[in-house]
Amino acid sequence: MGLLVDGKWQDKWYDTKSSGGSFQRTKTAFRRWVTPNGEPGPDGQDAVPAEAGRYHLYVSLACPWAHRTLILRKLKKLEDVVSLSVVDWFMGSEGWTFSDRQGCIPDGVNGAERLYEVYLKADPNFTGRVTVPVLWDKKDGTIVNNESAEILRIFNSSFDAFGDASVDFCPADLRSAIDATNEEVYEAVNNGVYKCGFATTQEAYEKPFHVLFDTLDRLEDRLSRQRYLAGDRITEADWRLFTTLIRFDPVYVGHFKCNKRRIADYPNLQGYMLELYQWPGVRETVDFHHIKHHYYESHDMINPTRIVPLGPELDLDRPHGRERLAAA
Ligand SMILES: N[C@@H](CCC(=O)N[C@@H](CS)C(=O)NCC(=O)O)C(=O)O
Repeated sequence: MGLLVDGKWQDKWYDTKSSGGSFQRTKTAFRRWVTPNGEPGPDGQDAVPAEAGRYHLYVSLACPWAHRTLILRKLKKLEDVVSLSVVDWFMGSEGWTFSDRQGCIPDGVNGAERLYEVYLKADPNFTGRVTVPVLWDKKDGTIVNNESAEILRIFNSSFDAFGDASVDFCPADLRSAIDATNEEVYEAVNNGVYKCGFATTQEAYEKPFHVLFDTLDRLEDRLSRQRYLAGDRITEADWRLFTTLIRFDPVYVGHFKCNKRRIADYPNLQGYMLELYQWPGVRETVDFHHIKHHYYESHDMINPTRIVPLGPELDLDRPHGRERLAAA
């Protein structure tokens, strides 16, 4: 675990001293866009054109942020359009590295052994954390974007000439509902579990813990009345919540001390998570070996023995029962 400072790798854990024990996520550095013809992005961002074979996605199967992009790549049928590397699940003193262990795909584009080498190719003086996901441009030899929320939007709408244009996870009429849900879920849930887990004072742990479970309680209520977060259609907001829910009982309950309730204790969140897991193509993107081993073995300040718990038993293929709520 470390970061680059002026292009030099430093093996350092997150600094929580300067923030009273709280984990603060750093801002993402590469924010270019991909658009169908290279016209500027939705907020006027500098953009490059969509092309088959031009872009490469670096992910970790353990990481919930990277996982969302992998799901969109799969569901938008972009597997032959955007190539893929999967880092090793262990994140140690050199950060993310490549290997040929089960489920990993080495870097066939830049031939890197460590992910930070890819960041240095994009910017030899880079300062910041070396995170997944990364969308790489083979033609310009640089990183286009390393913000999962933006990569999702890019995959959803920019490659329709090559992928499946018939599915849209961010339709215009639901856009404001999706954005509002994302905002609530991001801070309280997606990032909330990390704020609990990486806190280094009791107070810094307790605050996000309460926000997390209050939000899950509200989402449980919403999902008792509607099939998906934005109504009767599945959207990007659902995939963004899913990658946290699927890690919750096996990892966040124990490792990050998010243990007021399990997802298994919420009937609607549980059924909803099962439906999403069983969605065609999705279970293939879920790798519990990478997920459990990454967290329990990489964060040795939280789990110094690196023992990986064997449970819980998960039966993710049982009927989800969500048909009782209407779907469009
Ligand atoms: N804002 C980024 C965050 C991604 C992120 O934090 N990824 C984690 C893995 S779960 C990572 O690579 N961490 C390495 C580090 O912080 O050094 C996104 O959503 O794309």
